[in-house]
Amino acid sequence: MSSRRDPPDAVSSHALALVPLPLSISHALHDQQALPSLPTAVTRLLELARSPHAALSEYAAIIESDPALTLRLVALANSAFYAHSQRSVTSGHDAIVRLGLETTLAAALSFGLAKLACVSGLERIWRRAIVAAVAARYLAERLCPDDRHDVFTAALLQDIGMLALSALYPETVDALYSDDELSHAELALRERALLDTDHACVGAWLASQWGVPEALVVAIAQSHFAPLAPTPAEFCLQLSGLVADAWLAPEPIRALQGFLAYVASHRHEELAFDIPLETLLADIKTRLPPWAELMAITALSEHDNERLLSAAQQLLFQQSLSLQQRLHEKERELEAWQARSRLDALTGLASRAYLEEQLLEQFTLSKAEAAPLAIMFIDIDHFKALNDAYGHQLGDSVLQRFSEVLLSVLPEGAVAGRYGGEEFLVLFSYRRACELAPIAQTLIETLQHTAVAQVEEGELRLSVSIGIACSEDADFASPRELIDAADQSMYRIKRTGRGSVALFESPAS
Ligand SMILES: Nc1nc2c(ncn2[C@@H]2O[C@H](COP(=O)(O)OP(=O)(O)OP(=O)(O)O)[C@@H](O)[C@H]2O)c(=O)[nH]1
Repeated sequence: MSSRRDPPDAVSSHALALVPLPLSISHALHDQQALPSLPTAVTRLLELARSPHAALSEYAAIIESDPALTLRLVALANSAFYAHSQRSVTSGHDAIVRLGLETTLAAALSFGLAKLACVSGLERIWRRAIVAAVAARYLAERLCPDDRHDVFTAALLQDIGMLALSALYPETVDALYSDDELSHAELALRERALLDTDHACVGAWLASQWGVPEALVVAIAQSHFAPLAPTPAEFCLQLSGLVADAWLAPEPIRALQGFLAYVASHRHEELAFDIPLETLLADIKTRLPPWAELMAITALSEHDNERLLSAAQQLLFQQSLSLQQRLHEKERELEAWQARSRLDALTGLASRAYLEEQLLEQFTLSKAEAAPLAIMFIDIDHFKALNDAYGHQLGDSVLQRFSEVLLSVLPEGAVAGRYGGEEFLVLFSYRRACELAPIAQTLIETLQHTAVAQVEEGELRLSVSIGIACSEDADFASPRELIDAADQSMYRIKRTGRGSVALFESPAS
């Protein structure tokens, strides 16, 4: 949004091109004498604002020509929010100096519109506009400080179309407008169904007739669509509407959920928003009274504020509970998944992935501590033949039985796992190859005496070929090289008849 100001004709034509209204409605708007019109002083201020060289004294003169407006602006300038314990101001001129020109204009415009809303019996619309404007400015101060005045005014004006539609079609829209349950997005949808346009488009039309700057006309037109990639100013405007919906709804939770969902769905750098909801609502609450007073609307009661804050607390509590619950579920899922992925599904030994992870850890440790790390590579002999003769299912149960036997002969601390189909790997930290040889021998002998399955021909026994390698055997650069060394030793046994053990022999030795 920019504060660029075009001459009135250009404003109307450009803005209206953006906001096509059904012909019947634009004719009615043109013809209708009873349409809302601004107090003279406010119209003159808007005209003056389009002149680049207007002096402060000219603004002051217009404001002071309207005693009610002067009183309101002086009251706003002396309110706790703007006074900051400075001396009281007593004139329209001093009020402009303290409030700044943009705020003065926004306040004057709001005041004019507030009078219109009260006359047409739509005070509720106006209360929403005030909350939205204060919220929009609060958000813009944090996300796009340069746009804060325009965002404030756009939020304030976003619902002026409701005044016009209510003047034109009271039977059609007044029932809608008094429905506290409807959010403004829902309201805009209902209006579209009934009138083929919505109050945002009509509001933009009206604003352009009043000579409101073009950027604001466009912002009003877009105030109830949620652009896919909003600018920070559009983002603030959208959020301000949701805050206002929450403030006025009998059940604020739904609107607050909408607010949080909108924030979450636009969480990226430019729109990074880390003000806790409770803080935001409490801050907005302290800013509201001077504006409510300026607009001469019934102050938003303590009761409303309390209800809103307690809804926010309840919502955040529910959210953090369900978040925690989801986190716990995820943690449990993760733990279960990790446990599953560490185990080989068939044998219950370590999986290959876990073996590799452990080997890397132990290999690194053995290097750091210059301590030995020995591994044993075991391959069941003629397993293909066993599968072919007795079937895969029996092969599976043999692998399970073999794993039990393997575990029964291993010392404590050894990590045993299935490396591939009928290949197994065992890791022994702080042990040398010579210490593993007797363990391997025990395994071979135990298998010679253990039936791993019962088949037609009698008991089935297994023979295995085992290769052993130790980190001290050579200057192994990686765990992979250590495994290859053990694998090579095992293959020496395969080539020379199977059913035995071989220690790695370094080519250098
Ligand atoms: N039942 C079963 N068989 C498997 C599994 N994984 C791999 N195999 C089989 O194991 C066999 C391995 O065969 P080879 O690599 O030729 O080895 P081998 O028959 O033991 O011969 P050598 O190693 O030379 O003694 C193949 O037939 C694979 O299908 C498994 O999980 N279950």
